[in-house]
Amino acid sequence: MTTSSEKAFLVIMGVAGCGKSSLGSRCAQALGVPLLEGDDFHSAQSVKKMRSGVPLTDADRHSWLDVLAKELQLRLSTGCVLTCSALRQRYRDHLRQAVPGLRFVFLALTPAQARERVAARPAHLFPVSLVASQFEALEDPCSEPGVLSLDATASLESLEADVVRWVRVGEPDGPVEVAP
Ligand SMILES: Nc1ncnc2c1ncn2[C@@H]1O[C@H](COP(=O)(O)OP(=O)(O)OP(=O)(O)O)[C@@H](O)[C@H]1O
Ligand SMILES: O=C(O)[C@H](O)[C@@H](O)[C@H](O)[C@H](O)CO
Repeated sequence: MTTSSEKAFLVIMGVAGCGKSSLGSRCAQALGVPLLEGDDFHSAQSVKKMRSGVPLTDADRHSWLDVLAKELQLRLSTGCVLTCSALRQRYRDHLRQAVPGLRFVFLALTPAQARERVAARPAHLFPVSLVASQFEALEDPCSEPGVLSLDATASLESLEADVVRWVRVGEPDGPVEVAP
């Protein structure tokens, strides 16, 4: 349970287009903690790769996660909501090392739904051709502790309410599934 003296520390995770930024900004505001946009911390080289349709490698993501881990540690006294794809378990563990007990909200959607959303924002750095590679990298976090799995196609209002309730009211042991 998160008490008023204990600040919320959350990562909103999932593949490109799942709604991390949209939900992250709402949750940060609702929980009264700063928002960290993970995409703002990719190296110029990684951004160039994604723009040209080349998926990031573990090595690309390792240096990015190092930066994000440091940014999380700078916010230990305030808490924060971080948006970060965090596709593999080892990436999530990297962030957990920075903030023990860090929680993850997983926005789940199908490849077709992700493609549709990414295709609808052509000016964005992430091309639709890379969506399949996101699902190839994705390791389902649901068996890990401190994970809330939500249907990314639910309304932002209901997703925000689910997250705030989870943070404020607490969680049973293990992952929590909330129906849309
Ligand atoms: N719950 C939702 N219902 C309907 N549309 C949504 C929802 N969440 C996000 N969207 C829309 O889906 C698109 C992708 O959302 P958003 O940019 O928040 O995703 P993201 O995971 O941060 O993407 P990326 O990591 O690629 O930047 C946007 O057009 C957004 O308006
Ligand atoms: O791990 C990754 O491959 C990246 O973080 C991507 O998920 C993008 O940054 C993001 O989705 C951009 O739209």
